[in-house]
Amino acid sequence: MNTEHKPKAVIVIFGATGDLAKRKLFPSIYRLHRSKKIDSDFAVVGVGRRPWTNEEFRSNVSDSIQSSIKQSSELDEFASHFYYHPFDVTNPSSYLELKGMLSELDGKYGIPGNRMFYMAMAPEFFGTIARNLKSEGLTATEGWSRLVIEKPFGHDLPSAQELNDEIREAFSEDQIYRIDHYLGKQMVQNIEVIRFSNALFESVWNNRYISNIQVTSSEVLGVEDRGRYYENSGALRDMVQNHLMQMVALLAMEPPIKLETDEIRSEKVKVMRALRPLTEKDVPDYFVRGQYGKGESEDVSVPGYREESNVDPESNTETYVAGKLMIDNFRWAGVPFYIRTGKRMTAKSTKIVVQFKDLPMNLYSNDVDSKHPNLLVIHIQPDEGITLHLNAKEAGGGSYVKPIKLDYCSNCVDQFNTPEAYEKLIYDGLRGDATNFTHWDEVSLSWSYVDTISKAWETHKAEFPNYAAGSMGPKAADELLEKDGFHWWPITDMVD
Ligand SMILES: NC(=O)C1=CN([C@@H]2O[C@H](COP(=O)(O)OP(=O)(O)OC[C@H]3O[C@@H](n4cnc5c(N)ncnc54)[C@H](OP(=O)(O)O)[C@@H]3O)[C@@H](O)[C@H]2O)C=CC1
Ligand SMILES: O=C1O[C@H](COP(=O)(O)O)[C@@H](O)[C@H](O)[C@H]1O
Repeated sequence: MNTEHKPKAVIVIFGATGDLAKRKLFPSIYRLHRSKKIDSDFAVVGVGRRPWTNEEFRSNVSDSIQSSIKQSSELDEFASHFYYHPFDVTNPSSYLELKGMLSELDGKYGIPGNRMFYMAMAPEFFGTIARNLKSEGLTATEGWSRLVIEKPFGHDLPSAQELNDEIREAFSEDQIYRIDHYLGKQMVQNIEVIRFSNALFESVWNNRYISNIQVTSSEVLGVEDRGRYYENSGALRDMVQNHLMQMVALLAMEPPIKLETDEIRSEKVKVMRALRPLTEKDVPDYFVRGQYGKGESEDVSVPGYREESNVDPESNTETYVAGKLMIDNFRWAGVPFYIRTGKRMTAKSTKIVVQFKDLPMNLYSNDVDSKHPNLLVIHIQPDEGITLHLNAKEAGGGSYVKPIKLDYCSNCVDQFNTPEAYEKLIYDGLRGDATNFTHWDEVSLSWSYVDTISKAWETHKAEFPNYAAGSMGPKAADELLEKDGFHWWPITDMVD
């Protein structure tokens, strides 16, 4: 992989007056600037329809990062690299003006025509923008041009395919960086390192030693002000098709022959191809959906999903999904990968629990505490680290066994230097490292898997609401594991 050390580019943000730009993109660019990971000569051009001036745009940028800067001169210097260009992206004639502006900025900062076009807008605009960038010559420079695309990448396989065809008319696959922000998370990136740099784990990472793997991504927040988007998405499209399936792929893939983008992607694709296909009839045996009703969240009474704004009072949209994925290959035959995600659950937590099989014979079977299986827990967020659950002899006489934990907390050691997911991904995009972005093959396979589930759910109305806000989801999700002889490991206070 030939990546730049200290990239130098103009970043064009389409949707620069929006929420994502302010909450995630500006602070990430600031952190890259402060840590000198990008060249000090850089420029950011913001596009939106609002008739802002450069000064108004810069003041919005400053607001987004103010809390992390002590000196106003530093803030002013950083914000001075930001320029605003108001136009409606559906208007082709405005792209020529943008082109002129980018050339000027290349000259002013000595940038060799490198451009990152970041689509922080609704997906219906992605194809139009890509086409206009190409037809108006904004990508024809001496340097590189890359297109960063936010989720959702389509609504199902046909719409994702259509979108992909549109952007592929203007950009080649290796110029397209599809964001899945979970791939930018420190501990998601650590999955590969934990697996492939520890003989202890890789030698037992298969169906002979692992009984099941559980991936949980729970949220305390409800749908907030995103009802309009979420009604057409639901937890399956919003979280499972992308973040959860990506984590499963990283957990299940074979070691790549090299740590190179194409090699890693190709191993992830093989996992997705090995997923046991479901028919609509199979769906109830493998997947459970839920929708929150009113309840108590962190000691406050909160409304049910159907009472949220921009949500149909009869909504059939799921805010919770639990599922069992089977990977029918030599390594994983017979090992269920359980996943669950939901809004308005008990805690904000993303965790992976790898449960190892019991020993063939238990010498300590008279001991009530001795039945604890070995677990490897990968804490993705909010805590970052790993815990290994083992059994050891209790101090004192006798041979009593007690469960013990070996803990490594990554963000306790380096709390302030852990890069935020978007910071990491923007940096990778600027360096030309596409490893932590999703290839079209992964996107299409995950849509094809998920589409069967959504079709089954669209044709049968669910009995919603079926879990109270502030709980861990519907009872049926527990039964999904119980029928296989397992249970969900709690996401807080696992074993003391
Ligand atoms: N917000 C978040 O946390 C996350 C967002 N995303 C994705 O990021 C994208 C953006 O989300 P978000 O920032 O929340 O959305 P917002 O609604 O906050 O922002 C939309 C942006 O698009 C601009 N815009 C809309 N129509 C036009 C147009 N015709 N021409 C030019 N500009 C236009 C708006 O500018 P103006 O109003 O000035 O016209 C605004 O800057 C979406 O794809 C979303 O799914 C993904 C993950 C998380
Ligand atoms: O992509 C999304 O992710 C967030 C959860 O992200 P996290 O980093 O806070 O775990 C989720 O709230 C949102 O609905 C979804 O679109």
